[in-house]
Amino acid sequence: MTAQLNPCGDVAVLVPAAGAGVRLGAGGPKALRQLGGEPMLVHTIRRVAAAPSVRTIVVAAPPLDVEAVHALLAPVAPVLVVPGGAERQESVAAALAAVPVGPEIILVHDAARALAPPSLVESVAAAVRAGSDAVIPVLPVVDTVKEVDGDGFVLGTVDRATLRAVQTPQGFRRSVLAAAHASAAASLTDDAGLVEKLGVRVTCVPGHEHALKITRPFDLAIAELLLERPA
Ligand SMILES: Nc1ccn([C@@H]2O[C@H](COP(=O)(O)OP(=O)(O)OP(=O)(O)O)[C@@H](O)[C@H]2O)c(=O)n1
Ligand SMILES: C[C@](O)(CO)[C@H](O)COP(=O)(O)O
Repeated sequence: MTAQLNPCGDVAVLVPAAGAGVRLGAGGPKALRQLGGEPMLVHTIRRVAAAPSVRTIVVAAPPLDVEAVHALLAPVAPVLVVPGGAERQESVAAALAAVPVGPEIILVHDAARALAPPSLVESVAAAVRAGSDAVIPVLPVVDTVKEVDGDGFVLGTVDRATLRAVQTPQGFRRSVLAAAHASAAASLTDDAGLVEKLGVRVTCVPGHEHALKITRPFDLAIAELLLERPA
């Protein structure tokens, strides 16, 4: 069965959503936790599906919740749902394996970045379409950053001018992401890291403050406030 949005779209979006949400505290898998009266994943998929370039969405769900996630998202958008793995990287690999023939641009987008706007999906996809093999949205680091030792003593001050905080969606030419996952040795925290290991150049585009990752209770509180603000 196909699960297509825009049949003219050239983008598939993989949504790893199988994380436990340990840092958010007790309450079940993070992607299914409530945000503004709806599960976080509903907000994520609604925004991804509103991006005109998106043809296919594949969600990697907590293995025990695959059927429930499919039922939850059916009224939101046509999606494929696969069981995720024990690590984020395994979840992305499982979703990648389920992408049908067609889309040549693949984005990977955390369910936990539930308020990333459709315009960010489009800008990352556009940069891949324009010729980049790999694209990440980034924000400048606004705090002074120190390197410290294991005892909590400062070793030095890092030059933050060359540092960036990395968000999702991250975008890739399909063959590049497939090669990166096929040759992945260790588990990394993002897909661009796997691509870097292949020696592929990764392009940065401006990120968006609403694409914050909901990791701790404070992040969830910020996201609730953002939802209450008029567009
Ligand atoms: N085995 C895993 C682990 C994480 N993720 C997903 O990867 C994204 C980024 O992960 P993070 O925010 O760190 O989520 P958790 O792993 O759930 O967080 P924690 O480490 O606090 O448990 C999330 O959308 C999460 O659902 C996943 O699909 N499969
Ligand atoms: C992919 C990611 O969102 C980029 O910032 C992040 O690396 C994944 O989250 P984690 O909490 O570092 O596992």
